[in-house]
Amino acid sequence: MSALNLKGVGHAYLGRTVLDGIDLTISRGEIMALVGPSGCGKSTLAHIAADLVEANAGQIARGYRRHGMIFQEPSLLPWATAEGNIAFSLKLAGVPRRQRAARIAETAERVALLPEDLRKFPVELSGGMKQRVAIARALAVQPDFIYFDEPFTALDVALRRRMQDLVIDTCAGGQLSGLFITHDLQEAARLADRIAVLDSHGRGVLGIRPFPSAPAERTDTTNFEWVQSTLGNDPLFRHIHDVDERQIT
Ligand SMILES: Nc1ncnc2c1ncn2[C@@H]1O[C@H](COP(=O)(O)OP(=O)(O)OP(=O)(O)O)[C@@H](O)[C@H]1O
Repeated sequence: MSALNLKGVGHAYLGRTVLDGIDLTISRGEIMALVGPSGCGKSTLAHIAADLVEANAGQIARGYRRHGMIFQEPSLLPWATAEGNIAFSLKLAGVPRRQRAARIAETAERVALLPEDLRKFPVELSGGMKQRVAIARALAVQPDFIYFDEPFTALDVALRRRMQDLVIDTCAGGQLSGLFITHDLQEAARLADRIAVLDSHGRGVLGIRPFPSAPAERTDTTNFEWVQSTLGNDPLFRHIHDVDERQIT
Protein backbone atom coordinates (compact mmCIF):
# COMPACT_ATOMS: atom_id res chain seq x y z
CA MET A 1 0.00 0.00 0.00
CA SER A 2 1.20 3.53 -0.76
CA ALA A 3 1.80 6.09 2.00
CA LEU A 4 -1.00 8.29 0.68
CA ASN A 5 -3.50 7.83 -2.10
CA LEU A 6 -5.96 10.54 -3.13
CA LYS A 7 -8.54 9.68 -5.73
CA GLY A 8 -11.00 12.13 -7.24
CA VAL A 9 -10.69 14.51 -4.29
CA GLY A 10 -12.82 17.64 -4.51
CA HIS A 11 -13.66 20.46 -2.15
CA ALA A 12 -15.72 23.66 -2.05
CA TYR A 13 -15.66 26.51 0.46
CA LEU A 14 -19.09 28.13 0.87
CA GLY A 15 -20.24 26.64 -2.42
CA ARG A 16 -17.13 27.76 -4.36
CA THR A 17 -15.19 24.84 -5.80
CA VAL A 18 -11.49 25.06 -4.99
CA LEU A 19 -10.43 21.46 -5.73
CA ASP A 20 -11.82 18.99 -8.22
CA GLY A 21 -10.77 15.55 -9.38
CA ILE A 22 -7.41 15.42 -7.61
CA ASP A 23 -5.55 12.12 -7.98
CA LEU A 24 -2.21 11.82 -6.21
CA THR A 25 -0.24 8.87 -4.89
CA ILE A 26 2.80 9.12 -2.63
CA SER A 27 4.83 5.95 -2.21
CA ARG A 28 6.36 4.84 1.06
CA GLY A 29 9.68 6.55 1.65
CA GLU A 30 8.92 9.21 -0.96
CA ILE A 31 8.81 12.99 -0.59
CA MET A 32 6.42 14.53 -3.10
CA ALA A 33 6.79 18.26 -3.69
CA LEU A 34 3.56 20.04 -4.58
CA VAL A 35 3.69 23.31 -6.48
CA GLY A 36 1.10 25.44 -8.19
CA PRO A 37 0.03 29.06 -8.51
CA SER A 38 -0.90 30.91 -5.35
CA GLY A 39 -4.44 30.16 -4.25
CA CYS A 40 -4.83 26.99 -6.35
CA GLY A 41 -5.66 24.85 -3.32
CA LYS A 42 -2.37 23.30 -2.17
CA SER A 43 -2.93 23.95 1.54
CA THR A 44 -6.53 22.81 1.30
CA LEU A 45 -5.37 19.58 -0.30
CA ALA A 46 -2.81 19.00 2.49
CA HIS A 47 -5.46 19.71 5.13
CA ILE A 48 -7.82 17.22 3.50
CA ALA A 49 -5.08 14.59 3.22
CA ALA A 50 -4.17 15.15 6.90
CA ASP A 51 -7.82 14.86 7.93
CA LEU A 52 -8.09 18.44 9.19
CA VAL A 53 -10.70 19.29 6.56
CA GLU A 54 -13.31 16.89 5.26
CA ALA A 55 -13.35 16.59 1.47
CA ASN A 56 -16.64 17.05 -0.37
CA ALA A 57 -15.72 14.32 -2.84
CA GLY A 58 -13.23 11.53 -3.45
CA GLN A 59 -11.39 8.88 -1.52
CA ILE A 60 -8.37 9.23 0.73
CA ALA A 61 -6.34 6.18 1.74
CA ARG A 62 -3.63 6.73 4.32
CA GLY A 63 -1.04 3.99 4.45
CA TYR A 64 1.04 5.64 7.14
CA ARG A 65 0.89 5.06 10.88
CA ARG A 66 1.23 8.59 12.22
CA HIS A 67 1.74 12.00 10.61
CA GLY A 68 3.35 15.25 11.69
CA MET A 69 2.69 18.72 10.28
CA ILE A 70 5.00 21.69 9.82
CA PHE A 71 3.51 24.97 8.61
CA GLN A 72 4.97 28.33 7.61
CA GLU A 73 3.73 29.75 10.92
CA PRO A 74 5.18 27.73 13.81
CA SER A 75 1.89 28.21 15.79
CA LEU A 76 3.42 27.43 19.18
CA LEU A 77 1.40 27.59 22.38
CA PRO A 78 2.41 31.00 23.78
CA TRP A 79 1.93 30.00 27.41
CA ALA A 80 4.23 26.97 27.22
CA THR A 81 8.02 26.81 26.95
CA ALA A 82 9.65 25.23 23.91
CA GLU A 83 9.92 22.03 25.93
CA GLY A 84 6.30 22.31 26.99
CA ASN A 85 5.22 22.72 23.37
CA ILE A 86 6.99 19.53 22.32
CA ALA A 87 5.71 17.71 25.42
CA PHE A 88 2.15 18.73 24.56
CA SER A 89 2.29 17.05 21.15
CA LEU A 90 3.75 13.92 22.78
CA LYS A 91 0.89 13.92 25.27
CA LEU A 92 -1.66 14.26 22.45
CA ALA A 93 0.03 11.36 20.66
CA GLY A 94 -0.38 9.21 23.78
CA VAL A 95 3.33 8.91 24.58
CA PRO A 96 3.63 7.92 28.27
CA ARG A 97 4.88 10.69 30.56
CA ARG A 98 8.02 8.75 31.59
CA GLN A 99 9.18 8.58 27.94
CA ARG A 100 8.58 12.23 27.09
CA ALA A 101 11.78 13.78 28.51
CA ALA A 102 13.99 11.40 26.53
CA ARG A 103 12.03 12.03 23.32
CA ILE A 104 12.28 15.80 23.82
CA ALA A 105 16.04 15.63 24.42
CA GLU A 106 16.56 13.43 21.37
CA THR A 107 14.53 15.58 18.95
CA ALA A 108 15.91 18.84 20.38
CA GLU A 109 19.38 17.56 19.57
CA ARG A 110 18.35 16.70 16.01
CA VAL A 111 17.20 20.27 15.35
CA ALA A 112 20.11 21.77 17.32
CA LEU A 113 18.03 23.26 20.13
CA LEU A 114 20.07 23.72 23.31
CA PRO A 115 18.75 22.95 26.82
CA GLU A 116 18.52 26.69 27.53
CA ASP A 117 16.42 27.17 24.35
CA LEU A 118 14.01 24.51 25.59
CA ARG A 119 13.35 26.54 28.75
CA LYS A 120 12.33 29.66 26.78
CA PHE A 121 8.81 30.76 25.89
CA PRO A 122 7.96 31.42 22.22
CA VAL A 123 8.07 35.18 22.74
CA GLU A 124 11.74 34.84 23.76
CA LEU A 125 12.69 32.85 20.63
CA SER A 126 13.71 34.13 17.19
CA GLY A 127 11.69 33.11 14.12
CA GLY A 128 14.22 30.44 13.25
CA MET A 129 14.25 29.04 16.78
CA LYS A 130 10.46 28.91 16.81
CA GLN A 131 10.51 26.99 13.57
CA ARG A 132 13.06 24.55 15.02
CA VAL A 133 10.68 23.96 17.93
CA ALA A 134 7.84 23.38 15.45
CA ILE A 135 9.98 20.86 13.57
CA ALA A 136 11.01 19.16 16.81
CA ARG A 137 7.35 19.01 17.84
CA ALA A 138 6.50 17.27 14.55
CA LEU A 139 9.45 14.84 14.71
CA ALA A 140 9.05 13.99 18.41
CA VAL A 141 5.94 11.89 17.77
CA GLN A 142 8.07 9.75 15.42
CA PRO A 143 5.86 10.19 12.38
CA ASP A 144 6.25 8.11 9.25
CA PHE A 145 4.62 10.85 7.16
CA ILE A 146 5.03 14.64 7.35
CA TYR A 147 2.94 17.37 5.76
CA PHE A 148 5.13 20.39 5.09
CA ASP A 149 3.23 23.55 4.11
CA GLU A 150 5.83 26.10 3.01
CA PRO A 151 7.63 25.58 6.31
CA PHE A 152 10.77 27.56 5.54
CA THR A 153 9.43 30.47 3.47
CA ALA A 154 9.80 32.98 6.31
CA LEU A 155 13.37 31.98 7.22
CA ASP A 156 16.54 33.66 6.03
CA VAL A 157 18.59 31.92 3.35
CA ALA A 158 21.19 30.32 5.64
CA LEU A 159 18.67 29.01 8.15
CA ARG A 160 16.43 27.82 5.37
CA ARG A 161 19.25 25.75 3.98
CA ARG A 162 20.03 24.25 7.39
CA MET A 163 16.39 23.29 7.85
CA GLN A 164 16.30 21.77 4.36
CA ASP A 165 19.42 19.75 5.23
CA LEU A 166 17.65 18.54 8.33
CA VAL A 167 14.71 17.33 6.23
CA ILE A 168 17.05 15.64 3.73
CA ASP A 169 18.93 13.85 6.55
CA THR A 170 15.73 12.88 8.33
CA CYS A 171 14.21 11.42 5.18
CA ALA A 172 17.36 9.76 3.85
CA GLY A 173 16.73 6.48 5.69
CA GLY A 174 13.62 5.89 3.57
CA GLN A 175 11.43 5.51 6.69
CA LEU A 176 9.63 8.79 6.19
CA SER A 177 7.27 9.91 3.44
CA GLY A 178 5.83 13.36 2.98
CA LEU A 179 4.02 16.00 1.01
CA PHE A 180 6.08 19.19 0.71
CA ILE A 181 4.25 22.31 -0.46
CA THR A 182 6.54 25.03 -1.73
CA HIS A 183 6.67 27.95 -4.15
CA ASP A 184 10.35 27.44 -4.68
CA LEU A 185 11.44 24.99 -7.39
CA GLN A 186 15.00 25.08 -6.07
CA GLU A 187 13.74 23.93 -2.69
CA ALA A 188 11.68 21.18 -4.32
CA ALA A 189 14.75 20.12 -6.29
CA ARG A 190 16.77 19.83 -3.05
CA LEU A 191 14.25 17.87 -1.03
CA ALA A 192 11.84 15.86 -3.11
CA ASP A 193 11.83 12.59 -5.02
CA ARG A 194 9.07 13.76 -7.36
CA ILE A 195 7.24 17.00 -8.01
CA ALA A 196 3.55 17.44 -8.78
CA VAL A 197 1.99 20.54 -10.32
CA LEU A 198 -1.54 21.51 -9.37
CA ASP A 199 -3.80 23.28 -11.87
CA SER A 200 -4.35 27.00 -11.22
CA HIS A 201 -8.00 26.37 -10.36
CA GLY A 202 -7.38 23.17 -8.43
CA ARG A 203 -8.87 21.12 -11.28
CA GLY A 204 -6.52 18.19 -11.10
CA VAL A 205 -2.83 17.45 -10.92
CA LEU A 206 -1.48 18.64 -14.28
CA GLY A 207 1.56 16.42 -14.19
CA ILE A 208 4.26 14.79 -12.07
CA ARG A 209 7.99 14.71 -12.79
CA PRO A 210 10.59 12.53 -11.08
CA PHE A 211 13.94 13.94 -10.01
CA PRO A 212 16.92 12.10 -11.48
CA SER A 213 18.24 10.65 -8.19
CA ALA A 214 17.63 10.58 -4.43
CA PRO A 215 17.77 14.03 -2.72
CA ALA A 216 20.84 13.17 -0.62
CA GLU A 217 22.76 12.21 -3.79
CA ARG A 218 22.07 15.44 -5.67
CA THR A 219 24.35 18.46 -5.60
CA ASP A 220 23.56 22.17 -5.77
CA THR A 221 24.83 22.14 -9.34
CA THR A 222 22.58 19.31 -10.49
CA ASN A 223 19.60 20.91 -8.72
CA PHE A 224 20.31 24.29 -10.28
CA GLU A 225 20.63 22.74 -13.72
CA TRP A 226 17.38 20.84 -13.24
CA VAL A 227 15.51 24.05 -12.35
CA GLN A 228 17.00 26.00 -15.27
CA SER A 229 16.25 23.31 -17.79
CA THR A 230 12.78 22.65 -16.38
CA LEU A 231 11.78 26.31 -16.47
CA GLY A 232 13.16 26.65 -19.97
CA ASN A 233 11.86 23.47 -21.53
CA ASP A 234 9.02 21.90 -19.58
CA PRO A 235 5.61 23.49 -20.34
CA LEU A 236 4.22 22.01 -17.12
CA PHE A 237 6.24 24.47 -15.04
CA ARG A 238 5.65 27.51 -17.20
CA HIS A 239 2.04 27.30 -16.04
CA ILE A 240 3.00 28.28 -12.48
CA HIS A 241 4.56 31.56 -13.51
CA ASP A 242 2.00 32.48 -16.14
CA VAL A 243 -0.92 32.58 -13.74
CA ASP A 244 -1.91 35.72 -11.87
CA GLU A 245 -3.51 34.86 -8.52
CA ARG A 246 -6.18 37.55 -9.09
CA GLN A 247 -7.56 35.36 -11.90
CA ILE A 248 -8.06 32.55 -9.40
CA THR A 249 -9.75 34.11 -6.40
N1 LIG B 1 -11.36 28.46 5.27
C1 LIG B 1 -11.61 28.94 4.05
N2 LIG B 1 -12.80 29.48 3.76
C2 LIG B 1 -13.06 29.97 2.52
N3 LIG B 1 -12.20 29.97 1.50
C3 LIG B 1 -10.96 29.46 1.74
C4 LIG B 1 -10.61 28.93 3.03
N4 LIG B 1 -9.32 28.49 2.96
C5 LIG B 1 -8.92 28.74 1.70
N5 LIG B 1 -9.88 29.31 0.97
C6 LIG B 1 -9.82 29.69 -0.45
O1 LIG B 1 -9.55 28.47 -1.17
C7 LIG B 1 -8.64 28.73 -2.23
C8 LIG B 1 -7.44 27.81 -2.07
O2 LIG B 1 -6.73 28.22 -0.90
P1 LIG B 1 -5.41 27.48 -0.42
O3 LIG B 1 -4.90 28.20 0.77
O4 LIG B 1 -5.68 26.02 -0.30
O5 LIG B 1 -4.45 27.72 -1.69
P2 LIG B 1 -2.84 27.62 -1.78
O6 LIG B 1 -2.56 27.07 -3.14
O7 LIG B 1 -2.31 26.88 -0.62
O8 LIG B 1 -2.44 29.15 -1.71
P3 LIG B 1 -1.02 29.82 -1.36
O9 LIG B 1 -0.03 29.22 -2.31
O10 LIG B 1 -1.24 31.28 -1.64
O11 LIG B 1 -0.72 29.51 0.08
C9 LIG B 1 -8.30 30.21 -2.20
O12 LIG B 1 -9.11 30.87 -3.13
C10 LIG B 1 -8.65 30.61 -0.78
O13 LIG B 1 -9.03 31.95 -0.74
